[in-house]
Amino acid sequence: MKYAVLGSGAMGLRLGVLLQEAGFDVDFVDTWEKQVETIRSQRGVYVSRDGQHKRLVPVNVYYPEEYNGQADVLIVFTKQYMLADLLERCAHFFNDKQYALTCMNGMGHIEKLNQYFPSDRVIGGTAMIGTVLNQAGDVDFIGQKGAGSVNLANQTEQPDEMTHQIISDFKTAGLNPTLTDNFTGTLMAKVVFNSVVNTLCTMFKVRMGEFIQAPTTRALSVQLIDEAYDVCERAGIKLLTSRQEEWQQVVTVSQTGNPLHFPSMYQDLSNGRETEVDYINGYIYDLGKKYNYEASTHNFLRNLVHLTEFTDKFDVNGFINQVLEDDKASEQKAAAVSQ
Ligand SMILES: NC(=O)C1=CN([C@@H]2O[C@H](COP(=O)(O)OP(=O)(O)OC[C@H]3O[C@@H](n4cnc5c(N)ncnc54)[C@H](OP(=O)(O)O)[C@@H]3O)[C@@H](O)[C@H]2O)C=CC1
Ligand SMILES: CC(C)(CO)C(=O)C(=O)O
Repeated sequence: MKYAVLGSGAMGLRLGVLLQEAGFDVDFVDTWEKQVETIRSQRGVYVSRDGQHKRLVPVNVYYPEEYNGQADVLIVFTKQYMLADLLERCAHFFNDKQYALTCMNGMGHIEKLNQYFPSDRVIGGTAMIGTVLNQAGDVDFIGQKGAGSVNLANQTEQPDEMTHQIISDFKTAGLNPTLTDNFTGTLMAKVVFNSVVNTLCTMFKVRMGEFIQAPTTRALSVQLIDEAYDVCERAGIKLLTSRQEEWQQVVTVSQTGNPLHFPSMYQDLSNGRETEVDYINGYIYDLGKKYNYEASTHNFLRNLVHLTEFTDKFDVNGFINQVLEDDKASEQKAAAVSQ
């Protein structure tokens, strides 16, 4: 089976390199010029594990416009707000046999994929795998070899032969896949997880292992999980686990799965990029509104993250200088009037 990764950032490289090293044919496509040029000039991507044992892995990387490989499966991994542009630039090599598989965080991506791929060729899922792009061409796989897992579900909820082949390939690559027959519940379970872990770790700039140790983490998490579950119940979405199990997953994944990981939302913030909070906490809030339910904690958190996006970029010195200049101008004006 031939794979092409569309969006060869942190997670695209993680899945793609693991598949390639398991013997599968993988191409990488990306729109980020610095990434493509760096990988080409250094003849591969630098891969480390938990910051150790850095090695160069040769990969084939292309801009969308120059790619024409006819992959059987397209693995789509980009930020939610970058997806529409990426798909538009790749559309010329889509064919009517290809499957699109994605484990992106948040919600909103499936509708965009459906503009190019019918539901019987869309496999959605989630990845409990932490990965950090240190810089262009340099990726850090968080966790030991074999760490992490993915949940996959067909949009039709009816697995076919191709799906079983993909699951088998993912097993060979050590991605620990589980196939479910609950599409929306699978995706939303991760949205709930990220609405707690990504958002709170990002706000307070901590790693998952630090976050889970705080005495107040349980109370904060349970409140968010409860609100999200209230929304899903009203929307008729059956989640994969109970509320209690979801909290347990927050504990296990933070404590033992990815203690050293700064969630991807934090990585966005620290690189001065927009976060995906509108597709995570914002999605939960907006879905609740459709059923006359106010998930107000999620909305509050969404707005706090936007405030952090703003303040992190804020030019404090420029602001102080402007205030001082304004004060001086008013004093001069007042002095002129009184003369
Ligand atoms: N990382 C993780 O651990 C996980 C991520 N996910 C999800 O997977 C999807 C893809 O995320 P992910 O792989 O993390 O994102 P990427 O690493 O692909 O980052 C997305 C884009 O951000 C820009 N960028 C990335 N790193 C830098 C940098 N160091 N400096 C400047 N620009 C940079 C690039 O585009 P440009 O320059 O055009 O802005 C890049 O294409 C998301 O939905 C995410 O939530 C899911 C599970 C885990
Ligand atoms: C690795 C994990 C699961 C942490 O929440 C994630 O989804 C992310 O970093 O975005």
